Amino acid sequence: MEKRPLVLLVDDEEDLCLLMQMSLSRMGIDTHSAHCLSDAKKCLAEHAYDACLTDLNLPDGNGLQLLEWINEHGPSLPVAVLTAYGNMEIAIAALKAGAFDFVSKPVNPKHLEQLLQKALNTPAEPKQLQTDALEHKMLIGQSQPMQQLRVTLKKIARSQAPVFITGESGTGKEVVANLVHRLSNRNEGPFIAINCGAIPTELMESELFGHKKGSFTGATQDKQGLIQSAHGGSLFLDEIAELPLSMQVKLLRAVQEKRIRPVGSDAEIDVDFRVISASHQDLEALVQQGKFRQDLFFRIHVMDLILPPLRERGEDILLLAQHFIHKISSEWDIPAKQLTARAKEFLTGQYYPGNVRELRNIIERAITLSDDGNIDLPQLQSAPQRQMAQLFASSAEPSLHNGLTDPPQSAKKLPEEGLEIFLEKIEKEILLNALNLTHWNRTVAAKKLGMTFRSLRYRLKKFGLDTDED
Ligand SMILES: Nc1ncnc2c1ncn2[C@@H]1O[C@H](COP(=O)(O)OP(=O)(O)OP(=O)(O)O)[C@@H](O)[C@H]1O
Repeated sequence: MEKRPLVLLVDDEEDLCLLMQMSLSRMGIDTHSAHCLSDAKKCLAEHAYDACLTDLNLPDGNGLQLLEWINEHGPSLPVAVLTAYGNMEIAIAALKAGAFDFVSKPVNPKHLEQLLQKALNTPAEPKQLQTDALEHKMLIGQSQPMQQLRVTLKKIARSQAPVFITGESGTGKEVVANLVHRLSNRNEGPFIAINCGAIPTELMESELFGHKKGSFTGATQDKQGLIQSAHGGSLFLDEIAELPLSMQVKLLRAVQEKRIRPVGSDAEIDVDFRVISASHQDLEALVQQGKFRQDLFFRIHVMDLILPPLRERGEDILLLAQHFIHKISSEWDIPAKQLTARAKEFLTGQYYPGNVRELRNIIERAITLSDDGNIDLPQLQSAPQRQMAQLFASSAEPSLHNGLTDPPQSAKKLPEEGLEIFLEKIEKEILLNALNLTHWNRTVAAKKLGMTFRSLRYRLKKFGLDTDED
């Protein structure tokens, strides 16, 4: 017969322990109860538990002290804390201190059951080889910041705490969010990724929360929202700063109560999901400016992951370039090409405002352009870069070569189309880069380019890139 799991319940309210004991027993879980901190430590020293559920207020201490003690003596034991209803601050402090999850009092038996199922599913030691293989396959990079990120990732993946990922566009926030999910005990559930900036405001509530048939014009049938689709898994809210304030209130409620109400419905639906969110914006600054709710910020910002820009992960550039060469070649079913020494030098010297995504695009274009087995400088440089290089070469000092002086570079190396057109081409490419990087958000693009919105719009009009009449 399979051994029943054993859970330690720590609460000074004996009746509550008894109640929880009864509902857990129905789930096939055995329990021991301790009513103070010292009894709890004694139990933990004498028995091997599969999980621990502790109240925060204990007669001789508190649940956070117990959590600290467990972190020192048996760090692999999942510990969940019981918190007074609505006391989010303390629940968040517990998650930050390493609690697996929390459950609000009065305890909802359904939540307790979901929480313990997750806790008991968490292997004491993650299957090292399996997780390492997954991580190395999905997340390329050996630089110091990436190694640090891997350590934090593993710790984070084992808890249920909300994770907030910051980093410039294209640094790999979605890759990391997906990895947090895949390494967690929710990995058999769905991973639902939503780009909050891409959903039109008027459709947002129905997209996130779902709707009932007939709740508005066009709602011809019931629709399940994206939050409900994440039930049992993880919900990735990319560009969360783009959520309008009205939606932030609704999201806060969903995250806090784990319940949603579809548009036009009277009934609420229980949803069990872990929130992973990301933004390239400074959310704290947005809170100061009143553009992002502080309570939601605290709720989603329990665990932090910071993705540095690619230019600060120097040694990863070539690793990533090789990774993309192999990946793309195998997708296109062609032999992998080699980077020449000049190509490697070029790649490591770039600034990469679009980070890993930009590097991938450069490699993809280079593979397309290369006619032989190599990738060299001409295939990596963009058209303006090539023209610029030619221009600089033409204005260089005559060099000594084999003891002879090279003939001076002639005017044919100057841009054939004339300086104005040449510079306009470069300007247009930079504007397009900035717009692509910011998903065509002209305000952000103007900021990135260090110019006013008005000046950007003027230039876009000049190149026929702006059809906006306002
Ligand atoms: N460390 C990495 N290893 C392998 N591929 C990566 C890595 N980082 C990013 N990528 C790849 O780079 C591209 C961009 O990554 P991703 O979409 O995760 O970035 P992001 O930070 O979420 O971007 P955005 O803010 O624009 O949504 C994807 O093709 C992704 O697979």
